[in-house]
Amino acid sequence: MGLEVVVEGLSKSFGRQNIWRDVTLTLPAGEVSVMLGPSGTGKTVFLKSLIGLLKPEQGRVLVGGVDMVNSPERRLHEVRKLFGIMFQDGALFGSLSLFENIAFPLREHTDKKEPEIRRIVLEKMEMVGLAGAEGKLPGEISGGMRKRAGLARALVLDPQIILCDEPDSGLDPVRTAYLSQLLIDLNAQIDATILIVTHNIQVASTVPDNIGMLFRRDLVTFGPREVLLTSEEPVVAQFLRGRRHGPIGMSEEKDQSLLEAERNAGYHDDDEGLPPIVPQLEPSPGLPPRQAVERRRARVMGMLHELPYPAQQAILQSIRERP
Ligand SMILES: Nc1ncnc2c1ncn2[C@@H]1O[C@H](COP(=O)(O)OP(=O)(O)OP(=O)(O)O)[C@@H](O)[C@H]1O
Repeated sequence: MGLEVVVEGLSKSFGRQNIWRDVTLTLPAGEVSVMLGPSGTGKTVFLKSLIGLLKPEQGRVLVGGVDMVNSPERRLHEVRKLFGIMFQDGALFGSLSLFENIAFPLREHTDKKEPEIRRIVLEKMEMVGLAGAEGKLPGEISGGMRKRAGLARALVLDPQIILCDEPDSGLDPVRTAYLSQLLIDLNAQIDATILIVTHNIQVASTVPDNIGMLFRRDLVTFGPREVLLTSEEPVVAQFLRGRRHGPIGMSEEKDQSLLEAERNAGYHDDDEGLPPIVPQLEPSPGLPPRQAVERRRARVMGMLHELPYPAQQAILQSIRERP
């Protein structure tokens, strides 16, 4: 099973610009989590901080007992091998074939021989639906294929933690749905810890076990999907239900006068009631059930009594419908 990632009191600034402060959360081992947030709230900065590519000025990120913020580079280099990272644009080398791009980490980080490299690369390409495209150059394939190639490359070192930066950006809804299914299937197969950064509500509501949200320099919330999808916290409810009315405006934050005007005009969150919990994607037929589901549900049941009554009802209903 994948490793947990423990984030404690993390704060990051660039010069005088504070990006976020005092972020504390644990990505549970072997579960899929999503970090949401409007544009520019520092989601990518957060991902990079987890692997020690950016240095927050306060706090710790613990992976297998190693602090990714304060350890020497030599140590970080070792721990980074446990991560697979899917960058926003695939980050492929334009002059190398897909095969060579995907083989790259194996040639860099291992001394595996050519037949072994070939076996691994073809296996991962098959896994992401790219069998037969080994000889193509990145410029000859679609954006969706480049993303999947980026994912295959993230998988070749058998990572315990997979980080995906906006896997859906630039994809149409159908390709986004395929990629979402791919991530769930992957989790069912290898039980890795996965963190996806996105602002896609569809991905956030159907893929992860846990959802976090960055807004106004704070982690507003982080918790199991059932709890977030029934949350009445205004920012969370606005984002996850795609509402126009609420604290998030076109330029990220609405000013207080606009919020006040909306309130006076009678837009209240509770007007719309609590929607049923959107079902989570299940692994494709033939794959094992995801072990993460049971672990997460046990956590949710443990906190059920702390939640508002309508949320409790919606959660129990969703569990009854999908035992
Ligand atoms: N290396 C850097 N130096 C200075 N500022 C940076 C650096 N990297 C990011 N920033 C700033 O940090 C802020 C957050 O950027 P980030 O890319 O993490 O946002 P995001 O939430 O991922 O946005 P989006 O959803 O639009 O991709 C931005 O204002 C950005 O300009």
